Amino acid sequence: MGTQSCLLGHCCGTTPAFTATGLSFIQRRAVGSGSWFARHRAASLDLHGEQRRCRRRGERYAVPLHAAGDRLTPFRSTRTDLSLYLIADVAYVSQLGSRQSLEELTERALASGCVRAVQLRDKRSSLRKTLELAKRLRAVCAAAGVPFLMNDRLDLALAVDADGLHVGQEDMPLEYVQKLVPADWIIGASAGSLSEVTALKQASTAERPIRLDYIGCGPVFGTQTKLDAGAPIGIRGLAHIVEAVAPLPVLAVGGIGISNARQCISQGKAAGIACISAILGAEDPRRAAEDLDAEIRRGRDLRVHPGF
Ligand SMILES: Cc1ncc(COP(=O)(O)OP(=O)(O)O)c(N)n1
Ligand SMILES: Cc1ncsc1CCOP(=O)(O)O
Repeated sequence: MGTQSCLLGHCCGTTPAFTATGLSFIQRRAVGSGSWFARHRAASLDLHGEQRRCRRRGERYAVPLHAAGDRLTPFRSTRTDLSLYLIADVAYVSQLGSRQSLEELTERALASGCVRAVQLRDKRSSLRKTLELAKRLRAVCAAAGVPFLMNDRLDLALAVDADGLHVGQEDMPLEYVQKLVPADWIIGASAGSLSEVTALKQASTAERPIRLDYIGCGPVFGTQTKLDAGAPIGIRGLAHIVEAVAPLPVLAVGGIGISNARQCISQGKAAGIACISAILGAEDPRRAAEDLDAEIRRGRDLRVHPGF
């Protein structure tokens, strides 16, 4: 049981009863009383309005990661579509030996209108080099109206006015990340096992709730792109994590391509897919993004009409 539910149970001398809305009766009382929880619950329903109000009051803006005991609550509503998420990996493109730069390949993928977010992943370059690349890639994303996120590097993300940050289990902990980032950033974290999900949940307490927009879950399949990714968890492993973090959206990552994207959505119940090689390694990144998007939509249809 999470810290927060222990506290609630203790305060009231009873175990919190979870309702269809995901709120315990204690929390529903709090909602009614205009408390901290009411503000933050409202925030997940009315993101921009609440942000403005919080800013006016000079307050930070956050939503509990597990507002109802051990559940993860999305920061913003699942209306934020991250269904096709491109990880723009510097090392992958340089090893491709492509005549086109990472920015050009990304621009071609974005021309599809199907890529919903781009993350810059640069594990090897100097800080200065990554900074310059981040500025260029951010401009490419801004021109396409697509959010630009940084992998790992909060300092660079802040420096280039990124739209968000993705952190892994070895990166800056989320409780520190959220002290430093603007309220409207998209924040994602990695989890490849149930114990990593537990670690995320335990970091969020009633006193210091953590906000999160999505979980990147993998490697679902074998990948040559991240050599330290660990053993593939498969569609069943993905589905277990989706269930454990619901209602937080999960992006399947690792070895995702045209042959398995549909299954990640229909059977794995992922909200989307994140990929490197399937887009950046394709002859035509625009076409690859369009084809992946079509598979994502077929996966959604299969959830609704299983015999389809
Ligand atoms: C969308 C998404 N999901 C997972 C990862 C992996 O992140 P991490 O565990 O921090 O590993 P590195 O990418 O830093 O090697 C990701 N980058 N994006
Ligand atoms: C970043 C990352 N995280 C887990 S696997 C992976 C690599 C994804 O690359 P690809 O889509 O080429 O398998």
